[in-house]
Amino acid sequence: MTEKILEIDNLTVNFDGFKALNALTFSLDPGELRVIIGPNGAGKTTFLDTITGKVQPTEGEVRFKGQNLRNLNEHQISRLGIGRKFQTPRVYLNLTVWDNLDLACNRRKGVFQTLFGKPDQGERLTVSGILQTIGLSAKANLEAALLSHGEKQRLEIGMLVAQSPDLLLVDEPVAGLTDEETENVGNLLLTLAENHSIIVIEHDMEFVRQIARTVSVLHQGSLLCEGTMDEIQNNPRVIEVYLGPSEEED
Ligand SMILES: Nc1ncnc2c1ncn2[C@@H]1O[C@H](COP(=O)(O)OP(=O)(O)OP(=O)(O)O)[C@@H](O)[C@H]1O
Repeated sequence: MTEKILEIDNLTVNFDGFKALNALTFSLDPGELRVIIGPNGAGKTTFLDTITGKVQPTEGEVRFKGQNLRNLNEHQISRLGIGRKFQTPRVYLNLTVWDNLDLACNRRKGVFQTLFGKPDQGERLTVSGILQTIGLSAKANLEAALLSHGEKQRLEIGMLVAQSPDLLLVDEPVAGLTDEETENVGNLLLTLAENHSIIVIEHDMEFVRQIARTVSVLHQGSLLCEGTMDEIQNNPRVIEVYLGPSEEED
């Protein structure tokens, strides 16, 4: 039996009497790409916040590679190998694409050394490799401020990958993107899924269809069901709580 990379048991988060997560159970295999959907307020962001240590569970536990994350802070959890991409890109706008990635590759080196120090061959290869993966090699020397929104999203995903996490948590990566940019980000996530475990939260159902193998549906802080996109879309409970009642055709 494969050891799960992430195991969540009976997770409850209580905000002043309101259960944002309610006895949630969830697990992820190493190398799996999982998409989580659910209506507004279902608890998706709180779910990620609990994994990264931003929110402490009221009950239950989160285990990453077998280790219980209770009482670890965000920094300690990130160092264990969990990286998070927030909805809005958080890149350094005044730095070039290359320097953003270089900085991410060398977090401990500091900004001054990254910008003015001499990069060694190994670092160059890493940055070049990531540039290629995220499709921004031609824009390496451009200031990040000049990138499109979709390119900034890809750059930030690259910056996350530069820190070599085992598990990537990606929150609504295609909100506000054009169709073409959405497809680019989808292809990037599929490429990264070849050697990372990834959880993506997303509302855009076309995008979910593009990337999803298994989809988990959250509702009122609990797991409503899991399955392929087709199974989810035909599940009467999902239709009722999330997709809305289907219109009868004549
Ligand atoms: N710090 C907090 N204090 C009180 N209630 C909170 C807090 N954070 C979230 N909530 C509530 O918990 C519920 C779940 O919120 P959460 O943001 O996790 O949902 P979501 O599924 O990510 O929603 P959306 O799709 O709208 O982003 C919501 O009703 C929200 O108002």
